[in-house]
Amino acid sequence: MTAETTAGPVLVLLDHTAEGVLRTPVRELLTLARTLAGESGVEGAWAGELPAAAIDDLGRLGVRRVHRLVTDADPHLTAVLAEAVEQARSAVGAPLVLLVSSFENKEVAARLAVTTGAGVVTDADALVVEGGQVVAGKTVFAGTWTTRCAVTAPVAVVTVKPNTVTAADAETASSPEVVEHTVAASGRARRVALVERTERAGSGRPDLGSAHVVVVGGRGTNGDFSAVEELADVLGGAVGATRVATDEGWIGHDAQIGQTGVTIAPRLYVGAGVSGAVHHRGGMQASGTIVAVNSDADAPIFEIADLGIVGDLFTVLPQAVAELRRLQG
Ligand SMILES: Cc1cc2nc3c(=O)[nH]c(=O)nc-3n(C[C@H](O)[C@H](O)[C@H](O)COP(=O)(O)OP(=O)(O)OC[C@H]3O[C@@H](n4cnc5c(N)ncnc54)[C@H](O)[C@@H]3O)c2cc1C
Repeated sequence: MTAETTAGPVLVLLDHTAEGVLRTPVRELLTLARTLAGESGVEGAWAGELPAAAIDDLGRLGVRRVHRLVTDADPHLTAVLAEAVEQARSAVGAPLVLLVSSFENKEVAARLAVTTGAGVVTDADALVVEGGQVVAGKTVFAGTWTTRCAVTAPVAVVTVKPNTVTAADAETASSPEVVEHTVAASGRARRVALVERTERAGSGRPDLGSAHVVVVGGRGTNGDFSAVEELADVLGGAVGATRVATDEGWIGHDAQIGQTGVTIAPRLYVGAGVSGAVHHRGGMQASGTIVAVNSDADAPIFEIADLGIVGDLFTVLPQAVAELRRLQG
């Protein structure tokens, strides 16, 4: 049986780096969008300069048309971006807009929904079309419940968590048409002006929210994150932390995972010296495979771990690193 598809094209907000390289979670989103749109096709909304290499890339991912948003105010401001995306959406009559779940995009989604009367679902981890409605799966209450939300409005705006699907190129590549939209930001969108923007020096590691592998250090590290970082690097993963570790100042607050931090759903989560408190679990319980290293055999994290290792992290992690390096040759 073929899956039901949307009644019109699916519009995807194309997050990209300052250099114009498509971000990995958007590749996943475009893969998902293809299955939802079917013959109606996938269209993309791109703010800023659009390099030729990006158009080729979008063609491989099956995008039919790219809407380049040229705004007279900074599109890094969510109010400005929301107005620009709506201009592209109404031009193609897309009944579904997809965005990667990030703080900024959730704000864009909310603004879009308010101005257009669309139904909005944030942090979806599954998405289908059923009986003509967009139905999103969503994990709630600190990962203890899974819910399904049907959008009953004619237009749906959904932010999808990274790692929901595996990115894949389209069976047949397309040659995307590029359509330019000149967008004049409203007075309301201009109430905030961006006065300065400084890019933080990157760690060289993947982004925590979208990484396939995350290695997390807790109080058990006692402030020494070297073993955690080494394992993350050998696995090509990101480094995360519990609130205890960030409150202690051992690592920045942006690394905090949990109810009051970042929510992650990597394919592999490794927790080292992490007890597995409920506030932490709320941000990582949806991970694919959970590995825990803890010296206390009764630590609560072992209740949700797929693989639990009772031991000192400063012994176990270097052993894992040595073995992985041996296997990697
Ligand atoms: C409103 C509220 C919101 C919160 N939000 C968050 C949040 O977003 N994220 C979050 O993480 N926390 C949050 N917390 C805090 C949370 O409740 C826990 O206190 C915290 O997650 C515990 O962090 P931990 O596991 O690093 O420390 P602990 O609970 O102290 O656990 C440390 C673990 O390390 C083990 N250990 C010690 N030494 C070693 C070693 N050498 N090798 C291996 N294991 C070792 C111990 O056996 C222990 O299990 C919140 C709390 C509140 C009240």
